[in-house]
Amino acid sequence: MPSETPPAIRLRGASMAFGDRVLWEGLDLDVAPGEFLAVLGPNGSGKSTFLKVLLGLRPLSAGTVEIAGKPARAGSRRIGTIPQQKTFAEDTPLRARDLVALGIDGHRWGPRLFHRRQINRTVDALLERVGASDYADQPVGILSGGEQQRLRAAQALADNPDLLLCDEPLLSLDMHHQRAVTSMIHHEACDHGAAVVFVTHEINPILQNIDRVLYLAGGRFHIGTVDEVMTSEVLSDLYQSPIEVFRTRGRIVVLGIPEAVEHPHGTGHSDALDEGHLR
Ligand SMILES: Nc1ncnc2c1ncn2[C@@H]1O[C@H](COP(=O)(O)OP(=O)(O)OP(=O)(O)O)[C@@H](O)[C@H]1O
Repeated sequence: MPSETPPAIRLRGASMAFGDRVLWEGLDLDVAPGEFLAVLGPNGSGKSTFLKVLLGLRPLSAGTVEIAGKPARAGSRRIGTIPQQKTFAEDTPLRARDLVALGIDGHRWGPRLFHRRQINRTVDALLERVGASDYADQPVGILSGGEQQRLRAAQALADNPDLLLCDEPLLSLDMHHQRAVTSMIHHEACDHGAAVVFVTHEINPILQNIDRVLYLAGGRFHIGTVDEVMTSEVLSDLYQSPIEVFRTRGRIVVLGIPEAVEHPHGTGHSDALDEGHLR
C-alpha cells in the first residue's frame, strides 16, 4: 500500500462560475504540507470564493477539490481561518482571551482541571506572540481593528491547523504587527508543516515567505513562483493590457493595472469570508 502523504490541497480541473461570469477554469493545483501559497488578484477576481471552495462552503462548477486526500467539507477542525476583517460590535460579550480560547479544541486536552490550566497557558502564549497580552482581559468590542485582527490570527493558530486560510490578514495592522503576524504564520508553515493559503492585495509584506503565487484575473489564472508570475509579460497577459512590473529595494511595484479592476483597500466587498465561517 502506498503510504505517501496526500497534498494539503488538490484541485483537478477546477472551475468556478456564477452564471456566465467565469472566475477560473481548468485549475489543477497541488499544495504540499508546509507550502505557502499567496493568492493575488484584483477585487472580484475570486480570491475569497477560492477560500470558500477549500472550506467546502461553495461547490465548484466543475472539477474536484480535496483537502488532505478527502473531498473538501465544511466544519473541519484541522483548518484554521483568519477571515477578512470585520469589527465586533461594541457590546460583544467576549474578552480578548475568550476569543483566542475559542480556537482551542478542548476535547483534545484530557481531564478538566488540567485542561483549564493548559488552555489558559496556551492562550497566554498566543496572546504574547501577537503582542496582545496588554489587552487580554478587555472586551473585544472596544479594541481597535488592528488589535482585533491580531486576536483572530492567534485564534486561527491556536490548534496548530494543518491548513491555514488567510483572507487579507494584514489589513489595518501597522508595519510592526504585520511582521509579527506574518512571522507567526510563516512559523506555522515551517515548524508545524501547515499549508498556508494567503489572500492579499499587497505582496510586499510577505515576499520573503511565499513559495508560489496563484494570480487570478479576468477569469483566468497563472501559478508559479514569485519570479515566474510577477513579470510584465504574465500580468499583461492576465489583464489583457500592458502592465509593467519593477523590482526596487527588494519590493515589487506593479504599474498599469486597468482602472476598471483597480480598487483601493477597504471598499468593503460584501462577500468576503466572514466571521460566520470561523473554524
Ligand atoms: N453567491 C454569489 N452569487 C453570485 N456572484 C457571486 C457570489 N459570490 C461571489 N460572487 C461574485 O464573484 C466574484 C468574486 O468574488 P470574490 O469575493 O471571490 O472576489 P475577491 O477576489 O475575493 O474580491 P475582493 O478582493 O474584493 O475581496 C465577485 O464579482 C462576486 O460578486
